Amino acid sequence: MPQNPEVLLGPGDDAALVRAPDGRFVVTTDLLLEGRHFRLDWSSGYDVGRKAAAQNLADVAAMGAEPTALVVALGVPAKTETAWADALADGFRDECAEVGAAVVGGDVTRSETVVVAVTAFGDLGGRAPVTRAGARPGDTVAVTGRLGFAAAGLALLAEGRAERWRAERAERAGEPEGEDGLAELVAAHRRPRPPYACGPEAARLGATAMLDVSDGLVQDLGHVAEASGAAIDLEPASLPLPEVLRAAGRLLGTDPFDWVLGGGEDHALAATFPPGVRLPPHWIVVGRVREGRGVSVLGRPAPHRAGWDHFRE
Ligand SMILES: Nc1ncnc2c1ncn2[C@@H]1O[C@H](COP(=O)(O)OP(=O)(O)O)[C@@H](O)[C@H]1O
Ligand SMILES: Cc1ncc(C[n+]2csc(CCOP(=O)(O)OP(=O)(O)O)c2C)c(N)n1
Ligand SMILES: [Mg+2]
Ligand SMILES: [Mg+2]
Ligand SMILES: [Mg+2]
Repeated sequence: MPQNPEVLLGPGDDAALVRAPDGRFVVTTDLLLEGRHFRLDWSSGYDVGRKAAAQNLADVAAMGAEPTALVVALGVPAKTETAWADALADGFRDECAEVGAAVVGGDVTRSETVVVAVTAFGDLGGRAPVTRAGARPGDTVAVTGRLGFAAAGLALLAEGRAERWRAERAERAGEPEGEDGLAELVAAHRRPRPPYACGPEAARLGATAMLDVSDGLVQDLGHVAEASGAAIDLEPASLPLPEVLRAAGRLLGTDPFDWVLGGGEDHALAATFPPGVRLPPHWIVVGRVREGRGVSVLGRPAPHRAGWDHFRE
């Protein structure tokens, strides 16, 4: 993939030069810490690179913008192998290639643990940004992308189940049905696959509000409700519950809807659209905006937790 045409210079000089075609640019930053966002025994350097890029690129897409460039600041312990850092850079490169963006600079320092700080830039192509504040009573709430996969994968890793399967599978000739599916959940934790193109698509369809689901659907829709001064009724029955999530739920004794409604890190996109907008089939209508405040989960109990809280867990 050739470098993004808006990158006029970089990396390699004191700073990069990135064009902002319409005179404005979108900018966002997210910090990822070893132990909090990833574990070195659960994710490779390549995985961490892909995840760190994805988390930031998804925020650009969630504004309705096309990502153009990233800068990456890295802290690593002295013992870190060069191969690990090279793999991290490869992960960044490959995730950026998904959207035609490029890493245009960064910084490296020694640190006690691995720290990855990313800043991403994007271009709205002349469109208005799709904020969290534009949802209006009567709007439709829709989501696209996976929900609950990364949270289920994390739960499998935390329970030590993923490791056990790998060992068991290595001992067996044939792979029992379903194991590959569960590996898909662990992969989802390691490498989220945000539906990047759906961000600008939603903007073109007239989305009134949008965000990426990083912390949990109920919690993140709560941000839309609050910013918009409206209430959201969520009807989870309309959400698909893939068999692989059911299987992981049975295995761990967890209600898989808890992952779908309260699990983050898949970076699905959730958006609101004016009534009457015809949505492509990959946008699943999951609720409606009404007057009031907060998010109500209709037809089933609210999830065990609405989303991730950095100061609680
Ligand atoms: N320390 C901070 N200083 C200034 N703004 C912040 C800080 N932390 C978060 N924000 C802003 O708050 C908003 C929500 O951030 P966050 O909850 O991290 O969501 P996300 O990264 O998924 O978009 C963003 O606009 C972000 O820039
Ligand atoms: C080792 C480990 N433990 C727990 C988690 C779960 N987790 C960590 S941060 C987070 C929420 C998303 O990260 P955040 O920094 O809040 O991103 P943002 O919302 O700013 O995009 C979740 C679900 C994880 N990814 N890895
Ligand atoms: Mg953030
Ligand atoms: Mg976000
Ligand atoms: Mg968060």
